[in-house]
Amino acid sequence: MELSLSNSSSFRFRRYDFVPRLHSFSGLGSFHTFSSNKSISVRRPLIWRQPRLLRIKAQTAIDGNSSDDFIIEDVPHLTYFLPDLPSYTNPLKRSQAYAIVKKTFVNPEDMVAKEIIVQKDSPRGIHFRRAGPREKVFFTPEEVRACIVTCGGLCPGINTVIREIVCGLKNMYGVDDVLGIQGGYSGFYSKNTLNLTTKVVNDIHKRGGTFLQTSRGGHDTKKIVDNIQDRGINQVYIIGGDGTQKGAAAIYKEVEKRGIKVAVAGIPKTIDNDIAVIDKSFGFDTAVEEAQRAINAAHVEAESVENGVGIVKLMGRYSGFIAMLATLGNRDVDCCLIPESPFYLEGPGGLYEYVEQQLKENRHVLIVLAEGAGQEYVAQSMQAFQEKDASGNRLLLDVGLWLTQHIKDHFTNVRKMTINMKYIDPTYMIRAIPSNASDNIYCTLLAQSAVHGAMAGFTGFTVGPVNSRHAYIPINRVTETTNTVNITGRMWARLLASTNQPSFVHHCQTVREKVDKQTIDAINNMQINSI
Ligand SMILES: Nc1ncnc2c1ncn2[C@@H]1O[C@H](COP(=O)(O)OP(=O)(O)O)[C@@H](O)[C@H]1O
Ligand SMILES: O=P(O)(O)OC[C@H]1O[C@](O)(COP(=O)(O)O)[C@@H](O)[C@@H]1O
Ligand SMILES: [Mg+2]
Repeated sequence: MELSLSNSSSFRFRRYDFVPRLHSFSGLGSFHTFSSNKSISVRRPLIWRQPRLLRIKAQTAIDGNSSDDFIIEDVPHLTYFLPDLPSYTNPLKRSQAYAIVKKTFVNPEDMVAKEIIVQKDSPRGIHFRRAGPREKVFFTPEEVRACIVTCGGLCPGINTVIREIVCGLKNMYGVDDVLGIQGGYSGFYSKNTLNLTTKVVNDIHKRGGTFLQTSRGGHDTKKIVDNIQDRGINQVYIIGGDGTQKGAAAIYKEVEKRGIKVAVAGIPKTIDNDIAVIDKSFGFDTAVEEAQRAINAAHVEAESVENGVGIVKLMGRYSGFIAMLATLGNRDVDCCLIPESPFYLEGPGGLYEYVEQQLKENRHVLIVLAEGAGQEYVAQSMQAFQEKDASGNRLLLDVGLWLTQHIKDHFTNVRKMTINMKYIDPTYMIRAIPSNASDNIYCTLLAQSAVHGAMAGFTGFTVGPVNSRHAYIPINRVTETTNTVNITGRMWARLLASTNQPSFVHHCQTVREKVDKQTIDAINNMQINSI
């Protein structure tokens, strides 16, 4: 195999020891693999941190195709700024658990493709480094002093991740020294740490919430990294959502600037499922399942009375995934409202008309809405939407109460109908439960992948499944956009087809234009770009 390597940046170049294989289709349905005698140029980008792109362009002439693109969005490694770090044989080689495993270590060539739906002539596209144990590690068990911190809102499964990091470090790598940072980022400098042993964390996965406590706000990068240094911590496991991962990226940058041997690993946590790139966040399935209880209760209440209107408000600031999937997983919901899909109340094709029609046909109606839906209307009527939480997240107004009131007013005063309103907000009841079995498995994989990555010397990474395979993803990659429901995609169409609700598409633009321009501008300024 011939590799011609060229370094286009002034950074120290670290040659990768993987050899990309070139694939090509030829003829009808036949598939060939090429792995030799192609000239491949590897170029280091000028700024490799944001995110670091290692582009491998394979010049080849296969069946008339002159070139092919294989892009790796790679994660940093401690040796980029500490080139003389010694490496050691991975202790998993002697592990009982892996004794009869044929391939204990991930092949360094293994990459996870970002897109799996491709066409014959598509470029090979973006890839991430596959997660898992490596042949060489850059820490001895005795030298590791790890810490774990949890930040942001709750989500089922946080305790399982904490437990499995502690058990993974101990049982796979013989690491004894793990500290729990209490109360989120500020806990680095405002609270005492906990010693986390396998015994201490043994039962915590059975409880909801976070054993370490959490908080919003209080991120002070310099103080946090000072504290990491003072305590002699060299592996930092950070569990949290988009805000937390931004904080983790800042910590990694500071660590790199100081040139200290600290592996920074992010584990994405978000009940809203709004983190980009990864397939799904942990606790999400548990949340969708638990939401069924609230939806079923609202349905029972609504169908047990004359003209019953059941409304259930679920989580989802900017992303309506829980509402969408909880609706799809339940056949009683008549209408689902999410932040990504604007709706309107009055006139033909509006929500009032649909509710009336359902009441006439079925004598009850059931609506599920995400907390971020219709915020522009609520803000307009309540005039108080600029409030933020300690992390800078906009505090949402209660769209559930707003909708309840408007539907009541409309039917009582305008339509002169008596309706029976049943409103349920199960938010904190859903967030606070322990994770179900499948989320526990997912949390275990995440934790173990994070441990393998840190031990192998990777840093500044977030771990997560991409097309069902766990990968190491540059932290910036998961914070630059937010995962939102694609309302022009087929999943949302499936929901519309399932509930048969109005799509609100035609009129919403006109109605939106009527809403105070200032209000819209302010909201748009705060809204995150949808991918
Ligand atoms: N841009 C940022 N840079 C550094 N830290 C941040 C940033 N955004 C949020 N954080 C910190 O991350 C933590 C959690 O953020 P928050 O938005 O509350 O929850 P989540 O991580 O679940 O989105 C908070 O301590 C907050 O100070
Ligand atoms: O009341 P809190 O604890 O601030 O949390 C409310 C928010 O937390 C969430 O459940 C999760 O948000 P994060 O991912 O930012 O933690 C949102 O759905 C909700 O808006
Ligand atoms: Mg968040």
